[in-house]
Amino acid sequence: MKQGGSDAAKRAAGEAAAETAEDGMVIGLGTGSTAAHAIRAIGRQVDAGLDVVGVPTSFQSRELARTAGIPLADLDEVTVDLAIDGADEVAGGDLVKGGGAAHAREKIVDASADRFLVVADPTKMAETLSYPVPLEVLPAARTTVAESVRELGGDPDLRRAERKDGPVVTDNGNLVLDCAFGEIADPAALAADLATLPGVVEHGLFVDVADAVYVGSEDGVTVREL
Ligand SMILES: O=C(CO)[C@H](O)[C@H](O)COP(=O)(O)O
Repeated sequence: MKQGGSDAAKRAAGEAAAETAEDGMVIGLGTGSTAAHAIRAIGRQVDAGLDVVGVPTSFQSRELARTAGIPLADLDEVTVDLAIDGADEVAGGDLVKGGGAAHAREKIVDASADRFLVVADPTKMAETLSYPVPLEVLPAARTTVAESVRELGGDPDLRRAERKDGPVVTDNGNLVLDCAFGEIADPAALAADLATLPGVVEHGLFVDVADAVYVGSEDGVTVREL
């Protein structure tokens, strides 16, 4: 995983994106260490009187948002004005997400938002996507999907849990195959192929979904509008 970015860089990106929150907004709350900085910053703004509702993208972001004091809603109750979420790799307007195995819910929330801000540190930025693409798969489809991924030229690897024997199980009760494809010359074409595989709940390619990328560093934040 590309987790080499400094916490200061992640914080700078997350906090700058959080500053775009406005009264009355419904805000999609991403998953991961960079999005967590945005959630904490929004929590501080809520403490100071900001009137927003958050839509979490994972168990983890729900817990953090609760602790931060952000009022919450489910996606089926609201429409999202602004989403702030991290990424494992960013190339142009395309992303690989799912390092936290939350990409299925993240994609629903991020894609539905009027404005989706990606928050990242410089280690996430690339010319061409090459980060292994996570596929959330129904447990019964693990082998058939892995076979299809090999036919597409990928190398699937069942994600294992670090502090438990056995695989990672997503918030939706599914498994994750991390699929290395080398350099992804045409993310839209690969995304279309992966979306057709029976048993794939969601893949981690986010093609042309983001509206801006906030890249933090120790010296500040660069905002790239897409
Ligand atoms: O997609 C994600 C979770 O599913 C995360 O946003 C992604 O893994 C980046 O995480 P971090 O900000 O901790 O580097």
